[in-house]
Amino acid sequence: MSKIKSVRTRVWNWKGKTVPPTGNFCANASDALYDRGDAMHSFRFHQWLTCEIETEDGTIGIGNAALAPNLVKAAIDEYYAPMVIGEDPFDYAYLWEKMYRRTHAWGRKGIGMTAISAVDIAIWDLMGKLTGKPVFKLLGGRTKEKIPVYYSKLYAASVEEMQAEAEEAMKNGYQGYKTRFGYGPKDGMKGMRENLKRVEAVREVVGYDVDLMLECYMGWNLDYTKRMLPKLEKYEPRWLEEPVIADDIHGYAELNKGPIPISGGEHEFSLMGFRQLLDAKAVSVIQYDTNRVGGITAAQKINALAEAHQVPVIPHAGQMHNYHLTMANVNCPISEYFPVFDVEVGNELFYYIFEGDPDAVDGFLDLDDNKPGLGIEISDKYISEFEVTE
Ligand SMILES: O=C(O)C(=O)C[C@@H](O)CO
Ligand SMILES: [Mg+2]
Repeated sequence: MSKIKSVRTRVWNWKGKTVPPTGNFCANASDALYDRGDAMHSFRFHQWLTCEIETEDGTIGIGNAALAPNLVKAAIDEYYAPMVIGEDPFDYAYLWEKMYRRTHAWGRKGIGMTAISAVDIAIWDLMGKLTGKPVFKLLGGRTKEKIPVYYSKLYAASVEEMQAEAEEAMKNGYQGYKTRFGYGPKDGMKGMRENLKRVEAVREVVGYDVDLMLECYMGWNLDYTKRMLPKLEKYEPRWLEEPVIADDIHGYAELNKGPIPISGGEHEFSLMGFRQLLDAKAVSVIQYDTNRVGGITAAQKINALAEAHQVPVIPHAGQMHNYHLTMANVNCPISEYFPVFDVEVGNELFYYIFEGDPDAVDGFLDLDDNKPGLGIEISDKYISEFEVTE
């Protein structure tokens, strides 16, 4: 048995070229403020955290997180790393509880849980590498020949630009497409028309034989969403995502009574958080992100809970930790997929840090049965474009 010897955290600050922000690009929670300022601010991720955990035999497991990387790094360095050093990585459930319970006063949501997630993901990668098996084989194995994926971009732009992007994406035959609303409550009736025009325009291109997902990124409120839902029905959305802020569970529950499924959970943390969402029937689709929710250990428990409630789990973000869980769980029907692009909001930044992420081909992706662990390594291909803090 090889014990954990060290934990190395690095923050990757992207210094390379970025796509400049545009107005009304994507609604978000800050839209409720009188000073709109930089509309992209609250969902721009131009930094990433990597967490490498090494065992005595020199094997290295890799975890990562995207939320507030400098703070998450400090939390791991100061609190969580000492809790796992000297331990057996195969005691992962004990290690998870140790991290969760010893920091419970401040760590159970947000920065703390994101840090636990990065450590836990690294431990699972390590367990895969130590056993010579891909992580999905440790989680239950292959439940699908391949993973169907939906194209996730289509930020609000001119109708012509959005239709051109959808047409281009269609060439890869995705199983669904997610678009973002650019307008919200403070844009009034005119903004509603602009929103509806774009949904209609995207449907015009992708047709009605594939799923269309609609993302609000918490930029609406209850009243506005109640007015929008009947107007959206004719476009047959697969779901309406995060219409209101993550804490408004009652709002989600009220909206989720209607014919359009409401999705959420991208900003929820831990098994208990998801129990609350499920008890309240607040969401029809669960979208945890493994690198926020408590890692693979927590995600597997949420998967079981969601399955018992017959609520599908479709994790936020197309990253390996999410793909492995999706492959191993029958209640995870499809994955989100971020197309490879120049760095924009930052969703695509992980492509510049890691190598090994699978490409979507004809609307599906696959995981390699013979690649141990998560199947990604840290790459130095773009290292000159980053300032890395250690
Ligand atoms: O992909 C999502 O679901 C997100 O919420 C990502 C974020 O960039 C907003 O589009
Ligand atoms: Mg989302």
